[in-house]
Amino acid sequence: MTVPLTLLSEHRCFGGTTAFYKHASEACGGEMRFGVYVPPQAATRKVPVLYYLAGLTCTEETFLMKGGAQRVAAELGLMLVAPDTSPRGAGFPGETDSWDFGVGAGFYVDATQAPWSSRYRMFTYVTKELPELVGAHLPARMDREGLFGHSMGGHGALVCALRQPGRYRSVSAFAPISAPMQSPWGHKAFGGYLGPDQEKWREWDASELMRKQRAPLPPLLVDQGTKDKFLTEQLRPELFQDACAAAGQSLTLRKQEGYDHGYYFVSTFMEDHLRHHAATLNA
Ligand SMILES: N[C@@H](CCC(=O)N[C@@H](CSC=O)C(=O)NCC(=O)O)C(=O)O
Repeated sequence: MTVPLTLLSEHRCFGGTTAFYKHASEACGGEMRFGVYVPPQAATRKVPVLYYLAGLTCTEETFLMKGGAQRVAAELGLMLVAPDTSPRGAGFPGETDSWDFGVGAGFYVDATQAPWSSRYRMFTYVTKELPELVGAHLPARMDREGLFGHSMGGHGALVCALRQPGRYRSVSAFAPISAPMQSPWGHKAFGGYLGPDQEKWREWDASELMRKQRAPLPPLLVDQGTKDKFLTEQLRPELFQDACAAAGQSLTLRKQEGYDHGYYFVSTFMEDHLRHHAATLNA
């Protein structure tokens, strides 16, 4: 049975529509929300779909309000799908105590530790349940999926692609957390969601997965600001760059001089990323 979507708001935008929906989620055991941009081309044909995974503290609205993506997505005929960053309202102890764990910080993993394992299953949500809903309700070409994201979501995009070789035709990231096993954010999230056994963490760490990958991903584009306050302690792109070199993975890592971590940086390079995705999604 197809799960119904409830339309929360709808806005005309660059000849297409930006809209927000909520729905019952089996993966996350409650209500989830997502945003979508449907470009004008979708009035007459199905269009490729590009998922964007946002970072810590973000919601389904952040990217569509601050990313500056819709004008170019309208030109390129790309549907943009932006899920929320975690379940909300589960009521677990500590769920809202900090901004880098729990609500707004699902890390796109399937938690294995109680109580998180009953609701915090963001990997299954963004790779299975949400695409099924998109395919059922929206004019999306489900044989042409791309994936990108920012920070926690940049890492989520890399991990989702690495865990499903061949699934996504295009992948990119803005300032991703590149090796969470080597970062305080990663230790906090993985310890809480996956438990103390660090061997289990390797299955959710982009640099660890890259070192073990058997089939290359599509050429990767990563942008990183040089004035990003999280760069040296949390993001560590050089570790992912080393892993790509060891695996023979094509990676374009661009150091953007003077840019910080926020959406002024993300929106500046959004057009480059959309064109990177369109080159394969529209081929
Ligand atoms: N509250 C924090 C800052 C949180 C933050 O910078 N979040 C980033 C993602 S960080 C990694 O995933 C973000 O995208 N924020 C949304 C925005 O609109 O900028 C602090 O106090 O430092």
